[in-house]
Amino acid sequence: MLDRVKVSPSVLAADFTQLHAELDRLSDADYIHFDVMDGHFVPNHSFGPHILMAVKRSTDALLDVHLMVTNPDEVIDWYVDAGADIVSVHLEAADDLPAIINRLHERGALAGVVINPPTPVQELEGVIDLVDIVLIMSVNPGFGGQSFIEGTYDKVRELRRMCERHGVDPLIEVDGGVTLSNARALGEAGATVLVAGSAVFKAEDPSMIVRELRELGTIGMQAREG
Ligand SMILES: O=C(CO)[C@@H](O)[C@H](O)COP(=O)(O)O
Ligand SMILES: [Fe+2]
Repeated sequence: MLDRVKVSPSVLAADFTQLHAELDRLSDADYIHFDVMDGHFVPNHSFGPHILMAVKRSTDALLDVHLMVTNPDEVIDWYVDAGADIVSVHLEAADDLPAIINRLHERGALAGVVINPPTPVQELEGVIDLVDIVLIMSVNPGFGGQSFIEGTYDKVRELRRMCERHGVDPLIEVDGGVTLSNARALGEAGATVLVAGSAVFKAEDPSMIVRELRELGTIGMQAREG
């Protein structure tokens, strides 16, 4: 059981002309979220393992890699080699998710599964016992700065119930449109990791936003636990 919610700022929203300085301003982040987009699984490109290595040199936070690619089995090793601590792959993209999870565990990384907004939580039934983290997308993947989809709260609550039925307690991460206005409700629904790109990097004081997201999420988490 966690004593507080974790915050994972998405580096996609950072100013890449000063990546080191941007990450330096985030001394308080638990993880750094790294969005990999291949132009096939999502209609956008972002960055790959070389940039992840540069991020690793600029932070002590754990690296939380979100792979939005059609061929996760072929690329997971690149990201572990580059320093990923957590690698999450989309259920919609993986042909053999248990094999990918095994491979990540063999390599010493935490393994996550991601579902898009239209994908029902029930589709996680077959892998919920295997994963360390479940990431629920709260926007359609591919771009930062989108609005949060309200139906996410119900999906998080349903996922919590599934975890209870299975007697497992993976981290539950929510990604997309997360701000100070929904962090508490997400914690109360059962989220334990909040990804935030624009809300953190576009702020005057990113570290303060990280702390406030964590505090609000944790207040929600404590309310849920009673
Ligand atoms: O995976 C994605 C988008 O596909 C996210 O990680 C975004 O990068 C989050 O950015 P904001 O919605 O917080 O601006
Ligand atoms: Fe992401």
